[in-house]
Amino acid sequence: MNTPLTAQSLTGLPQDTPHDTLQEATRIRAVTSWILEAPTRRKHKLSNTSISYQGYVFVRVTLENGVEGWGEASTLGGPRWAEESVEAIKANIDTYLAPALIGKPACLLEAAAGEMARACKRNYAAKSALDTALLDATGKSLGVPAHVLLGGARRTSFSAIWALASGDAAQEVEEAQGMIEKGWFNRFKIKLGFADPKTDLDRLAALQKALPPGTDIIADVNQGWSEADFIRYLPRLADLGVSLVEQPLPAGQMAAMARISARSPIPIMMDEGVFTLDEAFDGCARGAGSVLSLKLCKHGGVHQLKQVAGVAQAAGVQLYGGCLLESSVGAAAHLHAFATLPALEWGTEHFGPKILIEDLCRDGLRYENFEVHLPEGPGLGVTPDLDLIDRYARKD
Ligand SMILES: O=C(O)C[C@H]1C=CC(=O)O1
Ligand SMILES: [Mn+2]
Repeated sequence: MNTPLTAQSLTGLPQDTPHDTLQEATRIRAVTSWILEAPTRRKHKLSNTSISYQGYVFVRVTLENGVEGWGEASTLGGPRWAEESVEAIKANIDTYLAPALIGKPACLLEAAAGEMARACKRNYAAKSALDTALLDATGKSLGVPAHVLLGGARRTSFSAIWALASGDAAQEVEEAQGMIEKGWFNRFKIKLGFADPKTDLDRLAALQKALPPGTDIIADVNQGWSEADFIRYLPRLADLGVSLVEQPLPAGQMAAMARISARSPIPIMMDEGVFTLDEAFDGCARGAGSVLSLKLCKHGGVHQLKQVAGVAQAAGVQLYGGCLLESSVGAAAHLHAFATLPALEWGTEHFGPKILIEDLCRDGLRYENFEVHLPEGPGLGVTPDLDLIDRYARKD
């Protein structure tokens, strides 16, 4: 039984609302979704795909009190990084998830997540877009930042990591140096796994040589190697001073991930192998990595992300703030959740707003002193740019 809160007692709730409870005021009246294709500054190459524009599904929820909340689901190259394509995300939002939420109070975030779980298996990116939109709308209705609804921020800025993924060593060196000069990023993640390991490691060596001594370099293989590749090239990775190796083996190979973690002097990070709470428990209990990358599109929403983080923490596994090239809407949602965690030892990559030719918000995230800053203001604290949404929305 939910005890109704008195709307008039809550800061920021419109005083002229005809509804007398927060639950009435925040009932979901409508959900609208768009597929967006936003160009990136350069080609972004992974072991299993290469993109020159990033695919998003933006969602807007409109509440009975007139407040609008925004959320975003991101994909890389259609259903290649994970099984959800933008087309599937939009179809499942429009056909199954939105109807399960219409008429329900947005402020009951856990109950809404339950409704979505009943309406649809997996489809975590689609669910996280809606979950984020409800969080944004509830925060705006109450006049509080989203992190307050998640327990409150323990930090307001995050050490930021930039991803290098053109495959061209000279371009990557220049790009990394440019990021340092701008004061945006001084830690880097390089994508491996799309050329043969030796060629990839030569690129990494060129980068390591050109950057200031001690620069943090992380390698993300995106499932591109076998256990044998890893064993063979581990000494070279260690010689090059790589600080972390992300998901070198296929997602399902938890036992092999545990074997390589046990022999590696470099920490291994689980990414594509851990979407669900069960997978987090399995991977952490088996020692399939000593670091875990958190992403809303994998875990399906802010509360599930925090549960995954709790499992990792219980197992002594460190946390990394992952991304899937979200614009400032999705990136802000991540930062609000990350801000509330007891620890986020590895900082966050959330570089999406800076790799887009145009970020999709009017007042996007602030990058300064090699940190990305938690937005202030009610809800997510960022404002989607409607003109840009219209410009990049798929029209067919
Ligand atoms: O981490 C991934 O696997 C996906 C994505 C996020 C950043 C990036 O460069 O690729
Ligand atoms: Mn990854």
